Formats: sequence, structure tokens, C-alpha cells
Amino acid sequence: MSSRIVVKIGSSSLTGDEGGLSTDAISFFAAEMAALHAEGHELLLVTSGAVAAGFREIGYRFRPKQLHEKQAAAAVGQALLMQAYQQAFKSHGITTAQILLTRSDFLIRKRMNNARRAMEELLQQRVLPIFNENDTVSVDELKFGDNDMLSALVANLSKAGHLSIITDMDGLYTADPRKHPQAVRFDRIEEITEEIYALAGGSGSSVGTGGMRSKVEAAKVAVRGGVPVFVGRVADPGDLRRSIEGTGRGTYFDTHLSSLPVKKQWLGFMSTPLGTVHVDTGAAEALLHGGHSLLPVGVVNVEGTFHAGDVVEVTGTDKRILGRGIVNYDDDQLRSIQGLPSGEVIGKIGTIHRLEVIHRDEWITL
Ligand SMILES: Nc1ncnc2c1ncn2[C@@H]1O[C@H](COP(=O)(O)OP(=O)(O)O)[C@@H](O)[C@H]1O
Ligand SMILES: N[C@@H](CCC(=O)OP(=O)(O)O)C(=O)O
Repeated sequence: MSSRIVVKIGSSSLTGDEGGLSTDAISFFAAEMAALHAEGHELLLVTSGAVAAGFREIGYRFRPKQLHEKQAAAAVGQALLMQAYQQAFKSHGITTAQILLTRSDFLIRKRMNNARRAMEELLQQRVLPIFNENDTVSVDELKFGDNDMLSALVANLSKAGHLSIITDMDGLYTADPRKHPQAVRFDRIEEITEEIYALAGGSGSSVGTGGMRSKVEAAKVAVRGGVPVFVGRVADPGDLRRSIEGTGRGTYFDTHLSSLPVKKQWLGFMSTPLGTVHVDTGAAEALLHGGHSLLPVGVVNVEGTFHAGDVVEVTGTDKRILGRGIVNYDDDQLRSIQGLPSGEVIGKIGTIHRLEVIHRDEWITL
């Protein structure tokens, strides 16, 4: 049965520490994907490698660290990257398209929908969309940084049936195997818990960015959107197919039984919270386990500047992030009614649109 597959290739699989692109690697991945394309699968590629491909060409000796240098290297390298993919896929009769996105494109739902429509049309025409972050215009605080999260968002946006995150390590281990040779690999992870996060470390190479930590974070977003994920190595012919069929060299992350509706996916993983609402233990319990809305009485502190309709983060007494929701008050209104029982709220601020601070339909637990 044919399905929609998102493939993410990390810098570490396309280049070495000294930078530049491995054309052999590009040809290999193109052949792996072309074989699946020929069977009718719909493929989307999320690729890193622009900075790695560009920095030597531009004359830097090492992968740059400063933002403006990375942007310059990416501007040179993105063209080289696309040229290499275009040539490699052309030899299999596949036309490619470039889609460069930033985090802020996902914040605005209209832009996100535009990207989705363009993507659907390309797939309809059997063109292969190739995504990367638009590094030259991304600013630090709104950057994906690595492409793991971008691949999860593309997988959710396209309602893919599978996401393969290809890297230089054959899956998630109990510790970074580069530093701990005794570490043991997880073949399958049913639930991404705090313990799993704690095991996943940063990048072990000088070209990669996010390490396993960012892959696990991305996997969490994808599985909550209903997309099963493979994280591992694809290095020999047939490995990509095996990664999809469940026999790949890596770790599989299972999907939850029900996938989140698109609106909640946006709320949880694409929106940017403009403030933080701290709640007491009773309110935390009501939100997390009771399926209830957040009422003013449970609010203990409010941070940030926001308006009714904006997204805010909610934290519990130990400062742990509980989730996000769409708030029904401006921040100053909310400060004036925090801790008040519902009966006293109207007396305090006059007419109100909705009593709840966050309605349970506009809430996501994180
Ligand atoms: N628990 C872990 N299991 C496996 N790899 C880990 C772990 N913690 C950290 N890593 C590191 O993550 C690296 C892969 O991430 P990264 O370098 O960002 O690759 P990519 O460029 O493919 O995104 C591995 O090479 C490894 O050194
Ligand atoms: N957008 C950047 C991605 C940076 C990066 O190294 O990411 P990754 O290899 O996915 O950890 C690039 O193309 O260079």
C-alpha cells in the first residue's frame, strides 16, 4: 500500500567535519527515495546541510558559530545543496521543488495553510518537495536551529503516514555511544517520558546541531500528531525501505492511539506563548486530570503582556510547564482577578466574554 513518507536527512549524513557535500551520499539517498517514489509512495524530504555545504566554499575554515556567518554560509550552501539534489533526482526522472520555511511561518495559520496547499499541489504533480529552514531570514529566538522539529511539523502538516529521521547513529541509546560505548539501544519507545528525554544528549559531531535530544522532541510532536517515527541510520541499499517497514537500524517511536486535531497541534507545537500563567495544585489537577477549564480562582501569578485570544503557557507550583491554552483575558485584567472565586469576577471587571481563563477546548497538555 502506498503512503506519504517524510524523510529527514541530517548534516552529519551528508558531510564530514571538514564541511562540503558528499555527492555520493546525495546520490545514495536519491536512489533510496526514488525506489519508493516509483512504487507510488508520496515523498517529502527535509534536509539539513546548507551551512555545512557552504562554509568551506565561502572561505571559513570551521563551521561558523556567529549567526551572520551561518546565514552567509547557508545562503551559499543552500544553492549547492539544491543543485546536488536536483541533479541526483533528475537521473531518476524526479522533479524537485525547494520550500524554505521559518518557525514564524508556522505561527501564522494562514501562512501555514498556504504552505500546505503548495505542498499538496506538488505531491499531486509527483514533484518531490525539499524543505529546509530559511536560515538567512530566521532570527535566533525563532529558529528551529536543527531540522528535526521542522520535519515533525512537515509530517503533521502533510498528515504523513511515517517519518524517518536519518542520522549518523543507529537510534537512541541509554547514553551517547560516542562517550559511553556500553550504552544500549532502544528498539521501540511506546511513550516518551521525562526519563527518555534525560538520556538523549546533544550533538556528538561538529556538523550536527540538535543531537538526539532534538530528535526525541521532534518525535514527540510527530507521534502526538499521529505520525510514527523512525530515528536511525540509513547507509546501505534498502535501508530506507527497511526504516519504513519496521526493520530498520534505529529506534521506533509509536503513535498514540488518537492523533490530535490540527488546531491543538498548532496550539501545542507551533504557536508562540506570549505569557505565563502560574496555577495552584487544584487548578493543575483540574486541567491535567479532570478535563476541566482553568478558572480565575486557580491562578496565582501572571507574567508577560498579552491580550484575550493569545496563547499562554501554564505552569504548576514547581514551575513545571503543564500545557498551553488560548487565554480569555488581557494580562492586566487577569492580574486583577487572579485567585478570585467565580462569583466575584464580574463584580471586579464588569462584563466578561467568558468566565474561564482558558476553556478546556482551547487547552493542550504538554
Ligand atoms: N542517547 C543517545 N543515543 C544516541 N546518540 C546520542 C545520544 N545522545 C547524544 N547523541 C548524539 O546525537 C548525534 C546525532 O545528532 P546530530 O549530530 O544532531 O545529527 P544530525 O546532523 O543527523 O541531526 C549522535 O551522533 C550522538 O553523538
Ligand atoms: N538549516 C540548517 C540545519 C542545521 C543542522 O545542522 O541541522 P541537523 O543536521 O539537522 O542537526 C542547514 O541546512 O545547515
